Amino acid sequence: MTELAIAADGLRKSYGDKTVLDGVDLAVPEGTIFCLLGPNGAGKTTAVKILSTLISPDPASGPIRVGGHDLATEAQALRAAIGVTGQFSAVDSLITGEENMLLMADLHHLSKREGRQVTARLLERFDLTEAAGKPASTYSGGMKRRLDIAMTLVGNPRIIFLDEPTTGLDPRSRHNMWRIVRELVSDGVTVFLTTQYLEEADELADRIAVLNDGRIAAEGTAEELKRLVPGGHVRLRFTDPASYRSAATALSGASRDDEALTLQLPSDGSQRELRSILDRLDSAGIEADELTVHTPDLDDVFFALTGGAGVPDQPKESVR
Ligand SMILES: Nc1ncnc2c1ncn2[C@@H]1O[C@H](COP(=O)(O)OP(=O)(O)OP(=O)(O)O)[C@@H](O)[C@H]1O
Repeated sequence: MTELAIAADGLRKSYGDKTVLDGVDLAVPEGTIFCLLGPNGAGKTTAVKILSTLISPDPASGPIRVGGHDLATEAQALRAAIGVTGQFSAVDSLITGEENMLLMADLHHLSKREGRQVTARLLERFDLTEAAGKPASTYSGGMKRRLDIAMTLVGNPRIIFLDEPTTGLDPRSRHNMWRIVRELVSDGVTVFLTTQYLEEADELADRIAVLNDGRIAAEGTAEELKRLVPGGHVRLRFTDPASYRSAATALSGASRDDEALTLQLPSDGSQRELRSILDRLDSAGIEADELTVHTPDLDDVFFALTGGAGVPDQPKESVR
């Protein structure tokens, strides 16, 4: 069975009478990308800070384990297993990229030789060799983020927390960062990512949890989350007008586009619903020329789950 890299049971955090995290359960398998998605102020950074031991959870929280270490009793070992980058960058702008890396190597007690080797390797990997001798203050946003991750990797962490790693980056730098994250995971690292970008979660995450009002409003793969909200449909296209008309009769409730010879049926895209549609066509002896399944995108999910309304009902007109 896969071990959990991160396991939290009833994670709680309040500031005075303001509850920021109100019983959050997390289970992140090793070697996967987990994404915590939520609007501004939802508590994402707070969760990262707690899991990386920067702040303490409330005493009422249940047990928290990261990298197999108990947060309450093995904080030192836990810290040795993780790397954190994000909104609170570790980059010192006044010194060069290379000096930043060597400083990190010192902090990890690497020998001078080892430190130089690791630094050269990581600067190369993150495309920073040319800029290595320049002060980090001259780096672009994307370069600073890359340096930040390179510095985190000096300690060879098995679990990396990336708090909004692409906020403010242009599309090219953002894609670059996605490639880096994928590479980390292919090396067996576990990535805990927070983001406000739904596209980023969709691109990268094995599992996504939507945080709203201090609680996980929904959790699953991007596809599972998309099925939670209405807006999904199946579209059937015909080339033969007679088949189109027979299908429209067989599939009552479908909306018609007589010009394009297409029918559209509300559907959650599940196998069961698709089978039901195909069965109805089969019994009428009709074959569609094209069948496409449209699921809502993560934007729909985000608005539905973080708007205060909770998970909406499934569409009433679903095919049975
Ligand atoms: N030290 C603190 N004292 C009081 N309130 C705090 C403190 N730190 C965070 N908060 C509050 O906790 C809530 C969650 O903050 P947090 O930074 O975790 O949100 P976030 O989801 O990361 O938001 P963003 O996307 O804007 O970074 C906010 O309302 C914030 O004002």
